[in-house]
Amino acid sequence: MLKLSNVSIAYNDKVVMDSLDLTANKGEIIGLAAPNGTGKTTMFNVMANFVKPDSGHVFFDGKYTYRNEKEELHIHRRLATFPEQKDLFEELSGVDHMKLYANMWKGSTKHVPSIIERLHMGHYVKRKVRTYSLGMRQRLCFAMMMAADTPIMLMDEVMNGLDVENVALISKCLMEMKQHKLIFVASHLLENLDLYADRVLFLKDGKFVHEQKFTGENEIFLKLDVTAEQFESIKAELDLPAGHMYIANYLLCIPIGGMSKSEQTKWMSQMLKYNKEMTIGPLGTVEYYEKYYAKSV
Ligand SMILES: Nc1ncnc2c1ncn2[C@@H]1O[C@H](COP(=O)(O)OP(=O)(O)OP(=O)(O)O)[C@@H](O)[C@H]1O
Repeated sequence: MLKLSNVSIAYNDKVVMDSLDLTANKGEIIGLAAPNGTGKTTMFNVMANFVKPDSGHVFFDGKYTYRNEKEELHIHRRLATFPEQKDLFEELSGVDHMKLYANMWKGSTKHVPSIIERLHMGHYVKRKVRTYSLGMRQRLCFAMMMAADTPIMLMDEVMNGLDVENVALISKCLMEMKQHKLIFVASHLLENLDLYADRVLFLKDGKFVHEQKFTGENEIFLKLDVTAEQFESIKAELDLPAGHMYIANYLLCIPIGGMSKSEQTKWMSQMLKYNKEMTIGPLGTVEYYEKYYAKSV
């Protein structure tokens, strides 16, 4: 449905996308995780042709790219980007905004009332935007995307400024919507990404340094907190298995998925003297994030 092929872009000497390839399909929510200033917005801007890459192409449905105005129009009929709060019209109401997006992409506003109900916006949506709080504005931005109802959605900072209840509501809506769509979500709410994303891409120095899938095929680790000194003595004392990690100067992860039960038990009992609280499971988005970015924090 969407393909990045060898896409590169740099600003001065800062490489933001470095020969990136990616294939993304209908029915997927793809999370994008990276610290501020890494290139998430730039990647969306390239996908939407708001910014031209230095090299490479973005393909849609295997054939369309941004070769001319006709192709751009064709793609933009199927792709919407998350509006920024600063682009809302203060003197228009929430419904006006939703109708604008509905008309622009879907050619009908019939579905708008059901979105207002789904997002619990009935009590404010007819008021002018200038009277809205930050969270109300953000929910409106999401409602506009639902009104556009495009097959491809690029959602930058979708959860910004939302309280816990609204983060849960929008997460649920994303899961309900994804069946016939391809949705990209750039977010700093990492645990929240685990909830609804089918995979999370970690962008660093212009490359995807890791792709985390939530399909149950992930490596299983024995995980425990140890200090740097403890880690040094563990390394000196034991032959840690290949693929072990020491993340962000606190978390030791020992891959135990391929081991026999007795070997697993051996590692657990050996670790007991360092920390009795250990967990077994795959690494979550937060842990991978710390693995790749902890040093730059
Ligand atoms: N038009 C531009 N001119 C020069 N540099 C730019 C331009 N746009 C982006 N950059 C630089 O490219 C890098 C990536 O920026 P981008 O906004 O894509 O990051 P981001 O991951 O979306 O960050 P955030 O989480 O803060 O939104 C930054 O170093 C930024 O300063």
